[in-house]
Amino acid sequence: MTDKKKGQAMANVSVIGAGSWGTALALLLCKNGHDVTVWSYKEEEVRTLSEKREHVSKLPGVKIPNEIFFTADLKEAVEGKDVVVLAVPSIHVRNTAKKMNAYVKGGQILVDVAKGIEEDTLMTLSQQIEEEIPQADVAVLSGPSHAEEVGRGLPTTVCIGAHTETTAKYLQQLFMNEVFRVYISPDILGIELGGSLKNVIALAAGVADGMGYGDNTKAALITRGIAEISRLGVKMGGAAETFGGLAGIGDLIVTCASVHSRNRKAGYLMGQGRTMQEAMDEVKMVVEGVYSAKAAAKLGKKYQVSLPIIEEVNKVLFEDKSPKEAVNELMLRVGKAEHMALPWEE
Ligand SMILES: NC(=O)c1ccc[n+]([C@@H]2O[C@H](COP(=O)([O-])OP(=O)(O)OC[C@H]3O[C@@H](n4cnc5c(N)ncnc54)[C@H](O)[C@@H]3O)[C@@H](O)[C@H]2O)c1
Ligand SMILES: O=P(O)(O)OC[C@H](O)CO
Repeated sequence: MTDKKKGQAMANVSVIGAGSWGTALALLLCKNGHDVTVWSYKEEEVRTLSEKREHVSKLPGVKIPNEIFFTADLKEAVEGKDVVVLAVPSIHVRNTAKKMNAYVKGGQILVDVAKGIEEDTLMTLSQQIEEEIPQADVAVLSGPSHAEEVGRGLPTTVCIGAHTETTAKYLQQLFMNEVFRVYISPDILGIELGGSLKNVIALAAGVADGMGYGDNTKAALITRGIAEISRLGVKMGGAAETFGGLAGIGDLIVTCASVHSRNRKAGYLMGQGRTMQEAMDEVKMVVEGVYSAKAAAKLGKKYQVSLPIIEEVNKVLFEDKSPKEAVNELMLRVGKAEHMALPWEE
């Protein structure tokens, strides 16, 4: 922390990853008066962003202020920063963290904003970062927040999870402003599970849209989707309240409904007949649900939790099952009670 402006603590912050989310958060942090560096693994991305001062393909029309500094040097981006935000796609988080380790001092705050679960280990992203950089103080930021809207300064709310209240409150004031409201929570695991699992359900919502199904279908997928996410999340140790909050139902709603959602769009294209690979190529940005789907199904088996929508998404993605057949399968399962805990009054 170096200076004070409008009563807010100023910080040296880096964002690791120059995709749409990393760029939108860099803009937000710069607007809050912080000193912001953005790292990309690609020299070419650094050069283009530094010169054009606009992310033409991902956040068109949003000007990047000259104060934001771009670099491909990880040491320069990490060493001595008050806070480092990790915004690379989930499959690159472990490797990027491994490379960062040498430059992270004990207690340095790292905030993961990516959403995913590692397929082989079934670890969340903060767990992977903690394994690679045990000396760091790792937090997470998640919730209904599309980069396209945050980049334009549209009102948005998110939740930050941290190990201590001190870190949570510090990060809350770092990110928060009049269009970006931040809630805090100790439930890091619940926040990460909500953020990762909703992407798998959003693929199903997109498929339904692509097949021409209606609002009833969407509402069913959102409602039964959060039932699956909460059942698994609570069994794994997440708090039920988290799944009813911004990082749970909030993020599920926006991802299933928004025109900006990469997961919904990929699902839509599959519902229109494209293969998974064709859909991912057409979206051009990371479709995290595809990477988390197998892990989600494996977690269901490990924790003996029934996840029918997630299982059908896996069959459509990886076993060539037709979306129509998957919907039939879901609709024609044996009839069930909605609340298993409620007894009948005979
Ligand atoms: N875009 C959003 O609205 C949004 C919002 C919330 C969370 N997220 C999450 O943030 C993460 C990033 O999403 P995004 O939309 O910015 O993705 P994106 O596809 O826009 O970003 C890709 C960026 O990641 C970096 N990258 C690519 N390959 C890499 C590698 N091998 N090593 C290191 N860095 C590499 C590059 O800077 C690239 O520009 C995802 O987990 C996503 O779920 C995205
Ligand atoms: O565009 P999506 O589907 O990757 O979703 C982005 C964010 O997770 C929305 O909060």
